[in-house]
Amino acid sequence: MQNIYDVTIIGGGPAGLYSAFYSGLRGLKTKLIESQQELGGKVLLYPEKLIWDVGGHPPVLGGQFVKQLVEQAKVFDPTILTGTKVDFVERQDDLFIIHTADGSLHYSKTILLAVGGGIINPQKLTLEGAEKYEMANLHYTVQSYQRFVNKDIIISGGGNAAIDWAVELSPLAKSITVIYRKEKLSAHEATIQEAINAGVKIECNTTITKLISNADKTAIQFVTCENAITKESIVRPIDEVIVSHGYNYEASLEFDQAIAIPKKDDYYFEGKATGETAQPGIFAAGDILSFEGKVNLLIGTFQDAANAVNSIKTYLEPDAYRYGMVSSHNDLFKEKNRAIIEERFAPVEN
Ligand SMILES: Cc1cc2nc3c(=O)[nH]c(=O)nc-3n(C[C@H](O)[C@H](O)[C@H](O)COP(=O)(O)OP(=O)(O)OC[C@H]3O[C@@H](n4cnc5c(N)ncnc54)[C@H](O)[C@@H]3O)c2cc1C
Repeated sequence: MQNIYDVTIIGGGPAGLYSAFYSGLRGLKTKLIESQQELGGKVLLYPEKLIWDVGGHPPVLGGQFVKQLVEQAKVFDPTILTGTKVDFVERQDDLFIIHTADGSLHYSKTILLAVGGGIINPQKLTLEGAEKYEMANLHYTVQSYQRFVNKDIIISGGGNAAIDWAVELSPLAKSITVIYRKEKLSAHEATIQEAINAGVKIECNTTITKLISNADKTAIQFVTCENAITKESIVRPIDEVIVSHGYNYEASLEFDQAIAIPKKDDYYFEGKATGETAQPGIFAAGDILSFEGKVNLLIGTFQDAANAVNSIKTYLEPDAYRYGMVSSHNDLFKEKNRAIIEERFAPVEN
């Protein structure tokens, strides 16, 4: 007999992780499948960034936030598979069959798509030989602030991520120069002002045209930057180069012909704020779900997840209550509350 789940969540970013928690809360037999080895989705790209905009949560580092999300996702013991990419989904009567890249089949009554923008990879510098510096001082994400202390840094890029990094690193770095190929930065104006106030130098219409290595050819020592308007070329000594040119998304998940879900912008699925898509039994949450007024932020992923799981619950059990009971009277919480309270008020041994 196949092991059939009530819901299979595809994607283990914030939307998928919170969906796993919430569907446990709603008593659904849950499986989560994530293609990367690590859970956390895009937040893994900014482990040292302070996240300020999660309601009621003090500023928290991305890495710490992921740990908390994963811990919460596991509260009701869902089955979690990592390093497992979903390639294809087909429908057979009332059942979905999920094909993963390792050749396994998974069976589920419903699907919750939480695949974000797909499998995400940073857009790389196209300069010849650039890849050999990736193990040294060419970075596509900022994994550890420590590395940038007292360094001369060039950041290539003009979007929110580039300027956020400039602001975050400015108290630690010796100098930061942001170069951007267009006339005007595309980041949020308040963050640009913050960067300027912090002493970040900004040069628009400028691109990196050459990376020049140190004597033993292990790291970049100079970069050549060219201004497209003045045609001036400057060779700068640098310690670290951060490239923030956006991301490529691999939209690798496919459906059989019987499953049609309208898309927006070629990739994002059109659906409702309730998490429903045009395909009965397939729901969506987080960045992948598009509806009027949608903003792609962490807080939105949680609301989407709760809505989608509640829709799944009532899809499977039409008489079920519309939303989950989160008060401490819920039997699922009673025992866990007791354990937490006992630990908090345990007598301190001298
Ligand atoms: C640099 C940066 C900084 C940001 N800062 C903030 C901030 O300060 N505040 C804020 O609110 N938001 C911020 N965001 C946005 C926030 O990170 C996203 O809105 C959020 O991560 C979306 O979560 P998600 O779960 O929908 O998608 P994702 O985080 O993209 O997760 C999707 C997951 O699905 C997996 N997946 C995709 N396809 C498959 C497949 N076929 N099979 C199995 N798994 C698959 C992916 O590997 C990924 O782990 C930032 C984003 C970036 C890039």
